[in-house]
Amino acid sequence: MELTTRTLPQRKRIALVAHDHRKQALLSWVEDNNELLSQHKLYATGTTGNLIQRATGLEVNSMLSGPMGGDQQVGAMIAEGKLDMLIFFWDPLNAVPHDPDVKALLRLATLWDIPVANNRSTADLLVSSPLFSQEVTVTIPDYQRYLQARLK
Ligand SMILES: O=C(CO)COP(=O)(O)O
Repeated sequence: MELTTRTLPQRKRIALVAHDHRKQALLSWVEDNNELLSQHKLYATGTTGNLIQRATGLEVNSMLSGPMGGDQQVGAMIAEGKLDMLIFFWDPLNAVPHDPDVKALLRLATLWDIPVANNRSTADLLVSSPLFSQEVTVTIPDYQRYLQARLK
């Protein structure tokens, strides 16, 4: 796979997602980091985003609810380079009906090399990094070369 780079902007487009048993943990984390997060642009799956907006007053662009396609919408935005970070508190103790969508979202976040936090300690490390509010260069698949090679 040929690679290229992409620059994540200073003001990051951050997706916030939590499964039901992890929503309180994510809400607490967002409340504790309200000031920092308000300097970035927030996206979320449907229920998570509405709960965050209601509890914190932060502006959140909410997709569909996860089981209704929200994970897929977030994944598509990552593939298109329209999101720069994913905070996804997924539930390690309970199955969800849309497990394939969850796997697909995590897969795309890995493929497109955006920073991902799946728990509070990693989320804390991400927001305390100086890079959180700076441009960051990441390494991504070179899609044009990928396509050209397949069309030969
Ligand atoms: O199911 C989710 C992530 O997989 C989250 O969806 P909601 O934010 O709508 O609960």
